Amino acid sequence: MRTLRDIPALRETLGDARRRGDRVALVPTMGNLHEGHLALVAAARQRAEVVVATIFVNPLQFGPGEDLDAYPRTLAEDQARLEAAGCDLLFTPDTDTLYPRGLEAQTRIVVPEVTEGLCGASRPGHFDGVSTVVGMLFNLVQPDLACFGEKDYQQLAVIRRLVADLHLPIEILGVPIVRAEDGLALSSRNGYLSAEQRRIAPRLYVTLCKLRDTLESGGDTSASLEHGWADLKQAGFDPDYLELRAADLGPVIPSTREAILLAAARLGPTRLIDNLALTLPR
Ligand SMILES: Nc1ncnc2c1ncn2[C@@H]1O[C@H](COP(=O)(O)OP(=O)(O)OP(=O)(O)O)[C@@H](O)[C@H]1O
Ligand SMILES: CC(C)(CO)[C@@H](O)C(=O)[O-]
Ligand code: BAL
Repeated sequence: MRTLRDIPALRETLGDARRRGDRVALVPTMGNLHEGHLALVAAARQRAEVVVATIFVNPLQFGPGEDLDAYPRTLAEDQARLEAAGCDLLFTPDTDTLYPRGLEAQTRIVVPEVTEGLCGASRPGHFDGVSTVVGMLFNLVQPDLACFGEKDYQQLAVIRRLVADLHLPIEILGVPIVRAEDGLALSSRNGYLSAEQRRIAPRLYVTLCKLRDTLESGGDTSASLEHGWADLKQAGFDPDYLELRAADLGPVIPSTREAILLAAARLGPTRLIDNLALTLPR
């Protein structure tokens, strides 16, 4: 696996692949890689001749007071994991390489509607930062396929919308959530949890599973969500949101069958997110 830090080298290397007619898959990450990220690489590996991963802790998507400085940076371990997973190319640029004029002067991509509510409400500007950097990576790599995790469900919806609205010829593949044995969705931020918080953390998934079972058997939505909220509080979480939406993140209407439960909750300073699909009864 080659590691590249600058844009001309990336363009030159990918130019060779494209001239060979190779299919190129992109896996964008912020590093500190775990089995969730490696599932994205495996999905890419199965579908393309050239797999490009990126590691970039994107300052444009962090709000004031968020964990930009604390975010774990583990490049040597990440390189070894990517290599073992069959990744061909790692692009890991500096901030100045992607944003040479600084963050304030950066042209941005703003995706409407699907960014409203959920994480878009609790992290203002976050999805503008995500869409801008992902749009930039799409332009630099020009992949045929890009893989994103369903753990960041709203992010995946935002990327699908961006690709549709800008008519980008890129297939977006959503990869199912990889969980620890106790159900906790793998996340780099799990590393912030104390031993006691790590013991509590799987209760987020347990709450979602309980809610799914209740709603699939016809339970009242608002009463069930209230119970779920209380369960999270009782477990020691500070819930941010707990919502039922249609699978496309639109509102649930009487004809909605395929739906999604989405939650974000803090355990101490750590913000965890999770989601679970369900089918509503007729
Ligand atoms: N448990 C998981 N299962 C599947 N995909 C995942 C999982 N965790 C992260 N991903 C996906 O990996 C990609 C890169 O995510 P990122 O580097 O932010 O990792 P993360 O573990 O989600 O970190 P964070 O704690 O910052 O949310 C995203 O598409 C994300 O949805
Ligand atoms: C897609 C992404 C790499 C953009 O910085 C990030 O939001 C992430 O890791 O999910
Ligand atoms: N995993 C999405 C990136 C973020 O939380 O900033």
